[in-house]
Amino acid sequence: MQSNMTTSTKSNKIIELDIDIDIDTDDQYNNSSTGVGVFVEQHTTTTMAQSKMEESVSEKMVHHKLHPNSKVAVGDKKIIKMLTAAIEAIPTSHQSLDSSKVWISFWVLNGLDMLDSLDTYPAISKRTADYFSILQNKDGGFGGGNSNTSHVVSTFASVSTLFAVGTEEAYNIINRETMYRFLMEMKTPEGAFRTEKEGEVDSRSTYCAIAVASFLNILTDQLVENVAEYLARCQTYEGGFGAYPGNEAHGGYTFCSVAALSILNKLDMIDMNSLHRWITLRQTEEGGFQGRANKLVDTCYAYWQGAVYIIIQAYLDIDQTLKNEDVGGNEQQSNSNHSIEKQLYDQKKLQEYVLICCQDNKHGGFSDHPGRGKDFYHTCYGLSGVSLSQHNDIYKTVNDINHHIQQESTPPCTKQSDAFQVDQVGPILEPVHPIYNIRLKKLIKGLKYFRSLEKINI
Ligand SMILES: CC(C)=CCC/C(C)=C/CC/C(C)=C/COP(=O)(O)OP(=O)(O)O
Ligand SMILES: [Zn+2]
Repeated sequence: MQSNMTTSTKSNKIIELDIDIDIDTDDQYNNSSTGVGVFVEQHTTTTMAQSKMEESVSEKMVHHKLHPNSKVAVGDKKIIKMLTAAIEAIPTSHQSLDSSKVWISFWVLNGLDMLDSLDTYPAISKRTADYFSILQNKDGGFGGGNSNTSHVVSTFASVSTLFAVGTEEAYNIINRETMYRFLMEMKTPEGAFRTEKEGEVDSRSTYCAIAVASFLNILTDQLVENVAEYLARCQTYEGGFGAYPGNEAHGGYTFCSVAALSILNKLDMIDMNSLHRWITLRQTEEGGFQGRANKLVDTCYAYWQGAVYIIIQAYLDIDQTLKNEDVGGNEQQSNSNHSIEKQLYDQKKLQEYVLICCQDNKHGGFSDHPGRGKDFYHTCYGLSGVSLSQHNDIYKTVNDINHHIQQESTPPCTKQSDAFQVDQVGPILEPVHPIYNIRLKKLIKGLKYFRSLEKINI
């Protein structure tokens, strides 16, 4: 059948097609009732949002090029001021998050730690220990806020915060025996964990349970039984992982499965090639990462997706030392120090998206998209993602962590200074561990402390 479609509406682009094919003319396959031909490129809510995003990103980039001296480095004191202010008073914009106080604590304190500005804050260890000791319930888990019942995800945020503070005073408020019983009680026969009694079951609560047990050295055979099998079943045909088996692949949940499988040393159970392919497609033209196919780029995925790249790099042990190869195949030290072909993603572009497009230059902090209000969640994960992108050797810590715990040494991380020449000023952030999102120095100290304690009675 000869078909020549030139349908046009106000918001539709015209695409002319001259095609010679046999098509099924059954009415149910015929779009004529909408007045829109199947070959007409339609503007949908999704494509319009994407176009708007592209416009705002290019405006930010153009503005940055025209004003190269405008500050965009995270070294600016404003971000530290914005985070420290939250220790004393949570802004009204975050007041609805009453049952996520443990999360706000983590985002703020971990953010400050990445900026090397936590330990000097007056009485931070005692204040954190006092507050979190109120939140640990008799059943062993932590609630998200005052008088809240125990929740596995809040428990992960609490233990992470105590690790970020990194003192024995903070560690010692945790009751490991009741914690172990709480986690075992949340475990399901299929190898996952529920968020709370009668709560939902997914890879997020499963990662949180495994990470907490790994932090506290209570990762027993019983606790991990069938867990890797459950997490591996969350991998979809796309290559990423969903919240539970059969669910759509998404960056947050891909992080959860991949990070937990890495802790369990079971990454060989998944299809690594298809994961690698899926994650590679998640860096968008804007430089940041999207959470899933056809969705908008968002600052928080700088960590959720960024960490997955680093874990893959560690698994494949891809050496990212910045070297160039000359035509004869000999390795030479690079002058430019930015060798994209040695990176699994473009680490410079990722930093540009976060630092240039999503930073509040007036008051500090990051938003999810350009021009939107900043918040503590995106500030923390923006910093974590930028930190992962600034340290070339960070992937090695995934493989070498036990060695560093024995030595109590912080692994040396080569700085990728070129990738940070977004503003040519400002410090490189403290390196964080991709699996736990805790500054390396603090993670090693905490893991060593909990490994030095006696085994719990189970
Ligand atoms: C350890 C821990 C707590 C992990 C949680 C990881 C996780 C599930 C993160 C995703 C959070 C997020 C941005 C959801 C938005 O989904 P959306 O559908 O609104 O966003 P989209 O449009 O970007 O897909
Ligand atoms: Zn986000």
